[in-house]
Amino acid sequence: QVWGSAAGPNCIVLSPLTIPGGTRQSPINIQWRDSVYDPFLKPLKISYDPTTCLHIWNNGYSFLVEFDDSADRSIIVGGPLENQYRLKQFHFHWGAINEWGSEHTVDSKFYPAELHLVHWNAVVYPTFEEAVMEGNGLAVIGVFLKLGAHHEGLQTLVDALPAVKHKDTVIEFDVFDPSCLIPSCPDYWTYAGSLTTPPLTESVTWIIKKKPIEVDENQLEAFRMLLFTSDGEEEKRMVDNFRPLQPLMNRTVRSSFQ
Ligand SMILES: NS(=O)(=O)c1ccc(-n2ccn(-c3ccc(F)cc3F)c2=O)cc1
Ligand SMILES: [Zn+2]
Repeated sequence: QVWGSAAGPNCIVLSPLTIPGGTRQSPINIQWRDSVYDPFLKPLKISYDPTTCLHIWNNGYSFLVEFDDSADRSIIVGGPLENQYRLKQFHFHWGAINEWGSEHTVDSKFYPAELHLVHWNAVVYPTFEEAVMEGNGLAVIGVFLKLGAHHEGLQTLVDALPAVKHKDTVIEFDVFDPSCLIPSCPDYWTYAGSLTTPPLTESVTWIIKKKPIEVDENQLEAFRMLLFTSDGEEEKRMVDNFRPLQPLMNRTVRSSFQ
């Protein structure tokens, strides 16, 4: 466990990394029957420019695919959002085995991995750094990964992973359209939450897609070959990089579907 105490599939512990006084921490369990359909939720509109892709970076927690966010070229708008948000990076969380790995759960079920596409409110805030500190600063799309068919779009990313095996390695990755990783089904849940790693700031509007994408075993294994450690250090496989579930407290999860 990178953040907080280890949480296997059957024990839900409150991570000591819940920030003191935190009232909207992430991740959470999404209890399907407790989510409330909101007919005023709009469809989420996603328009990414594949040439804004910059590089892949192993930051010692996950591997990040980072984007040029100096203009409104890769953006999302609609859904629960009042402004449009710019794509900054996407990354994944996964387990050592297929029984767990996602950060959010649905009816207490873990998926083997979860994709996060991180966007920031460049309409209201001048920089990402400032948006990270504000309640409406960030919007993260969560997509569950389930074991199944080979995912063609993901494979281009998987093929590049050996080059970022060690912490603090970066490689150029200059054309990639992350919308190929987002299910076409428009259904999502949304709730007010936080970053799931430090600084854990309560600045995220979460948009969790109901439908998972399918990836095959080799693709999940490729994630598990990455290392938390730098070249020359004793090797520690990058697995179980998900935060334990956090209390829902006084929050409602809304659904865009009935
Ligand atoms: N897993 S997640 O909730 O999607 C998530 C968790 C943590 C982060 N994160 C951690 C540090 N930063 C960060 C990076 C650059 C910066 F200028 C300020 C930051 F907070 C960040 O965006 C970003 C996303
Ligand atoms: Zn994440």
